[in-house]
Amino acid sequence: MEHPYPVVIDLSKKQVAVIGGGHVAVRKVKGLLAAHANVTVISPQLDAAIDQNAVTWQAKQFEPADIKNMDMIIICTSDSAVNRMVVAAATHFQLVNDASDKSRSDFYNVARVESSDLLLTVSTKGASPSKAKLIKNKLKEWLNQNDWFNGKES
Ligand SMILES: C[C@@]1(CC(=O)O)C2=NC(=C\c3[nH]c(c(CCC(=O)O)c3CC(=O)O)Cc3[nH]c(c(CC(=O)O)c3CCC(=O)O)/C=C3\N/C(=C\2)[C@@H](CCC(=O)O)[C@]3(C)CC(=O)O)/[C@H]1CCC(=O)O
Ligand SMILES: NC(=O)c1ccc[n+]([C@@H]2O[C@H](COP(=O)([O-])OP(=O)(O)OC[C@H]3O[C@@H](n4cnc5c(N)ncnc54)[C@H](O)[C@@H]3O)[C@@H](O)[C@H]2O)c1
Repeated sequence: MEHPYPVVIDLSKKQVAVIGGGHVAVRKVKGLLAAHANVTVISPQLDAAIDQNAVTWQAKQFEPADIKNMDMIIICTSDSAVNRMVVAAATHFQLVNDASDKSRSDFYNVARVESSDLLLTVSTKGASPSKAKLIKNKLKEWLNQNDWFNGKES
C-alpha cells in the first residue's frame, strides 16, 4: 500500500463479516471480538478456537447476498476463487480485507501492543507481517523494561 491512511476505529456498532473459519479467521475474529464488533462468520467449517456463542456462524459456503448488510468484510477462505468472488460482490461502501491477496484489500490489519492507556500499532505497509510481529515484540520488551506498559497485550 503506497499511501496508507492510519486510523483507530470503533467497530462496536458495526457489522463485520469474516468469510472462512480456519486458522487465519481465528486470529482475525479474536481481534474483532476484543473490539466488540458484531461478527458473522460465513464458513462450512468453524475452527474450535472460535467461540460459537460470541459470533453468528452461518455454516454454509459463501454467497454474494451474505455480505449485503456488512460494513466490513474480512476474507480468509482457502479457496482463491471464492476470495475473489467476495471481493467482486462487495460495494465501494464496504471496507474489504482479503487476507490472501493484499492487492485486493482496502485496509490491512496491524500488529499491536495495548495497555489500558496506550495503543501502539505496527504496519510494514503490507510488505512483511513477520517483521511487524518482530517489531511488536521488541516494542513490548522496551515498554516493559521502561515501565511504560502495565497491562494486557492483545
Ligand atoms: C500484523 C498481523 C495482524 C493480523 O493478522 O491481525 C498481520 N499478519 C499477521 C500474522 C501472520 N501473517 C502471516 C502469517 C503466517 C506466517 C507463516 O506461518 O508462514 C502470520 C502468523 C504469524 O506470523 O504468527 C502470513 C501472511 N500475511 C499476509 C499474507 C498475504 C500477503 O502477504 O498478501 C500472508 C502469507 C499467506 C500465504 O500465502 O501463506 C498478509 C497480511 N498480514 C497482515 C497482518 C497484513 C500486513 C501487515 C503489515 O503491513 O505489516 C496483510 C497484508 C493483510 C492482513 O491480513 O490484514 C499479524 C501479526 C501477528 C502479531 O501481531 O503477532
Ligand atoms: N493475512 C494473513 O494474516 C494470512 C496469514 C496466513 C495465511 N493467509 C491466507 O489466508 C487464507 C486462509 O488460510 P487458513 O490457514 O485460515 O486456511 P484454513 O484451511 O485453515 O481455513 C480455510 C477456511 O475457509 C473455509 N472455506 C472454504 N471454502 C469456503 C467457501 N466457499 N465459503 C466460505 N468458507 C469457505 C473452510 O471451511 C475453512 O474454515 C489462505 O489463502 C492463506 O494464503 C493469510
